[in-house]
Amino acid sequence: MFHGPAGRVPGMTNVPDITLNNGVRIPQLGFGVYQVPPEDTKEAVLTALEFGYRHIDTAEMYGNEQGVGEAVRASGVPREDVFVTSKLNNGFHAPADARKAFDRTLADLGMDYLDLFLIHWPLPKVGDFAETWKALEEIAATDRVRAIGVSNFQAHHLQRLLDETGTVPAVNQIEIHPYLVQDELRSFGAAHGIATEAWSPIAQGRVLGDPVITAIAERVGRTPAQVTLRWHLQRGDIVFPKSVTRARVEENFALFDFSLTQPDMDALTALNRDLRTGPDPDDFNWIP
Ligand SMILES: NC(=O)C1=CN([C@@H]2O[C@H](COP(=O)(O)OP(=O)(O)OC[C@H]3O[C@@H](n4cnc5c(N)ncnc54)[C@H](OP(=O)(O)O)[C@@H]3O)[C@@H](O)[C@H]2O)C=CC1
Ligand SMILES: O=C(O)C(=O)[C@@H](O)[C@H](O)C(=O)CO
Repeated sequence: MFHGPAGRVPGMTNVPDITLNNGVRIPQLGFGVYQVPPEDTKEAVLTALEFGYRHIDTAEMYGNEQGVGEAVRASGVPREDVFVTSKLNNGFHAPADARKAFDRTLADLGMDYLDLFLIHWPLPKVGDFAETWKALEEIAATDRVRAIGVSNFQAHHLQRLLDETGTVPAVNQIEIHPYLVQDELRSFGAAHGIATEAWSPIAQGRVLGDPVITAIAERVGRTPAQVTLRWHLQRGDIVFPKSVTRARVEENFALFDFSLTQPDMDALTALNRDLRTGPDPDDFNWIP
């Protein structure tokens, strides 16, 4: 049974929910596990659950779904209180493969349903992501997933799904941080009821030494990571910073007792330099 740190009541969090386009609610702040080694994942996710995170972002590609499932079970937090996202790996875009991959993800997590399942990358030169999406629509018609969405889709990829399929993705998970603010793609999503999730929200640490961010952090008495994560939240995006460092896991969750002024929000947004730290979705066709 899970015992939280002194003074913390397990299950009580102050994270707001975002309501997705099918009515499902997702905690706006979660915990990401990309690059968390499989053998460390149970411990990392247990730490996050202990501090109050109730949303975990994993993927078949990360090789650590098993550890996520083990942590949720060991935490004592009821399964229905944790929002779990996973993603279809790049080698399984053919519809029959996608259905099997989804079954494998549930088996590896040791769960009988997933909260959110995403196409991880559009892979424009591999198969046809609209056909893959139809396979996810079939899965969504069962009670084994609460919402489906996509990741790394550009507006023209989303437009194809809108034109050719019957389900509007609940989310689009894309790289966003102060050096890559993606306002056009975010607006496209908002106009069509697609919530935006921001991956690498602190650009894996690259933005934390920026003098604009450090100056604001110093003035408001917070860390650069907290200021950056707060910027995402005030923009309305969903975030899930990753850390295997206990103090940072706690720090990244302490975002709800301060706010940024509009000039500070604008100053972070003005740092945009359209800098991708990850692959360009239009050119990325990698199969692990
Ligand atoms: N859909 C997609 O294609 C992608 C999705 N993602 C998702 O987004 C999540 C977050 O993105 P990710 O790429 O992991 O990068 P993040 O922007 O969350 O940064 C993680 C890095 O920053 C460090 N860090 C975390 N918190 C702090 C802090 N408070 N102060 C200083 N350093 C800190 C971590 O170090 P340490 O762990 O050593 O503490 C780690 O090196 C992923 O885990 C994954 O779930 C990510 C990439 C692509
Ligand atoms: O972390 C993810 O979710 C990713 O998709 C990335 O790792 C991406 O595939 C990549 O950076 C590969 O080099």
